[in-house]
Amino acid sequence: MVIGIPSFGAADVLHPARKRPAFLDVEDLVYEVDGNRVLDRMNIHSSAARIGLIGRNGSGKSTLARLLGGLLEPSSGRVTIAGLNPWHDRKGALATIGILFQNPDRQIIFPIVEEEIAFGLRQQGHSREEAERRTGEILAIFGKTHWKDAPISCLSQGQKHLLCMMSVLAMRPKLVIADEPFAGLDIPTRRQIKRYLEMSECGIILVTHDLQDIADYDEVYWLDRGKLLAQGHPDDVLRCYSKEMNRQGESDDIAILAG
Ligand SMILES: Nc1ncnc2c1ncn2[C@@H]1O[C@H](COP(=O)(O)OP(=O)(O)OP(=O)(O)O)[C@@H](O)[C@H]1O
Repeated sequence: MVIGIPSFGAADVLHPARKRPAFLDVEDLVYEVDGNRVLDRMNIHSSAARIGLIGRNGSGKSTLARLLGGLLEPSSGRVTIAGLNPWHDRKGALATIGILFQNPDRQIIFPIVEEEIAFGLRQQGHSREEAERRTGEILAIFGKTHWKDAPISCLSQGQKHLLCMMSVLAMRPKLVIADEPFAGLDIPTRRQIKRYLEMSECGIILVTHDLQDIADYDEVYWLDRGKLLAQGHPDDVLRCYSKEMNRQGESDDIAILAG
């Protein structure tokens, strides 16, 4: 196992347009389940707009994503996003952070497209009329006005992914946390949905196993067994990661997968 890969100083190579004040602040973050430490004293301070999270199965990516989204309470330590604590300030988190999961069926609650998109907006406190207006607006932006009254059960998996993304973007988040949102999609669909997501002005934290997805991101964080192993510019981190994953792939040890 590679230990102690250095930080690659991404702050120096960030595209100027993507620089902004410190946005993501994670301090000594620990998450434990039944006495097992899933995340171990993680520290992240970043102003990057596009961040990739990589690591082997079970390394803690989804757990970190859920902690950042305020869906889990840290065992200890602190998460601050755009100045707010997403676990304690649920209203602020709802206004600031959008979350996309791997499986749209876990995200979708309502049977009809319009209801599904309007739900998040109503949760944010918008009036019924404003929710309707914004729902129409986001459908128009994505050229899907004809989906308004469509039963969601008639949408394909890729179309459901798009619906989830529209629902999240309609809420105008400052940050979207996406946990493998393109898994299982064919190549053109995943490219289109990724492009749509990146067209928005918001920051993105993307958990992925596909390194191409984040090759042009500002920063990449590599998690290994609940710890941050490396961070920096994708060119550097992804090169080291690929090399190490290929090396580990040569071995027959599936101990990590076995948990
Ligand atoms: N609620 C829980 N109860 C028990 N163990 C958990 C729980 N949540 C996470 N874990 C454990 O924490 C570790 C990290 O899980 P996590 O889902 O964050 O990994 P991951 O990097 O997202 O994996 P993958 O790439 O396979 O999705 C795993 O060993 C998992 O079994």
